[in-house]
Amino acid sequence: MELQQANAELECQASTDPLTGLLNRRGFETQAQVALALAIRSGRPLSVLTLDIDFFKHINDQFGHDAGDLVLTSLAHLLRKRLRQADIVARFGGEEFVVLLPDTDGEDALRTGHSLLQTIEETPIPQVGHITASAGVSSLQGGDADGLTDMLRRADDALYQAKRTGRNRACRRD
Ligand SMILES: Nc1nc2c(ncn2[C@@H]2O[C@H](COP(=O)(O)OP(=O)(O)OP(=O)(O)O)[C@@H](O)[C@H]2O)c(=O)[nH]1
Repeated sequence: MELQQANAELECQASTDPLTGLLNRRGFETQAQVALALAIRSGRPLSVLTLDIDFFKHINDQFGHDAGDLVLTSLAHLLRKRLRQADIVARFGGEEFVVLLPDTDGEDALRTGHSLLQTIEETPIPQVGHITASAGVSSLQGGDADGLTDMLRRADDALYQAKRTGRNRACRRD
C-alpha cells in the first residue's frame, strides 16, 4: 500500500510544474491524448490555446527573478480560475502556458483567448503592476490521431504571428 502511494506521488510529481502547480508538458500530453481520443470518437470540437507573457525578460530584469516567479504563479491562478474545470491547463516551461479546450471550436477558442488577455491586462500583479500576454489558437482538423502535434504547431505559429504583429493580441491558425 505504501509503495502504491509512493508511486502515485512520484507519478504526480513527474507530471506537475513545481512552481505553478499546473501540469507540465508530460502531464499535459498524457491528459490531452485522452481528450483527443474522446473528441475523435464523439466528433466534438477540440481546440488549443498557447499563451506567452509579453516582454517577460524585461519583467525579470526590472523587478527581479522572484517577482518574475510571482507573475508566473499569478497567471497560473488566473487561468485556473477563469477556465472551465474540463480545460487542461499546463505550463510548458519559461513563460509559455498551454490550454486544451474540449468541446470548443476555433471561433469560441479565439473568443476565450481575447477574454483571457483582457483579464490579464486588467489584473495588476503585486510588485510588478500590469502585464500583457499574447495568444495563439488552433483547432482539431478531421479525426487525425496525430492531431495534437499538428494543432500545437499551428497554435505556436499563431502565437508567433500575435507577437510579430504587436503583442497583447490573440491570433488563430486553422
Ligand atoms: N522568473 C522566472 N523567469 C523565467 C523562468 N523561466 C524562464 N524565465 C525567463 O523568461 C525570459 C523569457 O524571455 P524571452 O524568451 O526573450 O521572451 P520575452 O522577454 O517575454 O519576449 P516576448 O515573448 O517576445 O514578448 C528569460 O529571461 C528567462 O530567463 C522562471 O521559471 N522564472
